[in-house]
Amino acid sequence: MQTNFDFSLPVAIGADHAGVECKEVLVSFLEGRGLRVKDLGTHAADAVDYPDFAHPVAKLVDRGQASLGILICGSGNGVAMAANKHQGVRAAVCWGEELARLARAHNNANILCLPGRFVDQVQAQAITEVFLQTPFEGGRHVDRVRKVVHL
Ligand SMILES: O=C(CO)[C@H](O)[C@H](O)[C@H](O)COP(=O)(O)O
Repeated sequence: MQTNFDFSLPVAIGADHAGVECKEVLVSFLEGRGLRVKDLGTHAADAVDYPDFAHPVAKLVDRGQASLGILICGSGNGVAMAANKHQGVRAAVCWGEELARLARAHNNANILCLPGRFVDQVQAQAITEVFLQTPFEGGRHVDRVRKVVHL
């Protein structure tokens, strides 16, 4: 089981109108770290439907065409629900650094879902940094993650 992200692939990112400002900040943050980013929108503050952005990001992660995904909506819940419909996706809502660490270390999460209306831009970057840097711990978590994936 892969424990680290393959950063030769792009990071896929998407948001609805409640997350678009945060997304723009994170795109710059990721590019500043030398990562390739595939920005799937939205690109404006006009109201849109979060599944229209969550599914394309999830598809890229599921098909192994992105190293990981980042999705932002108002609460983080809508994008996570949509993304988790995809077989190979483990999307986790994280509103703090420790939650991001646990989502990676214990759950091998491959999509970070941020609540854009409940974290500021500094927090969003800090949470993203932890998510990027934390490897899956393996060990006792391997079978648990397998049981999540295989019904
Ligand atoms: O938070 C969400 C549900 O999990 C959505 O992503 C939206 O951001 C939210 O529902 C948008 O609310 P609005 O009142 O239509 O701006």
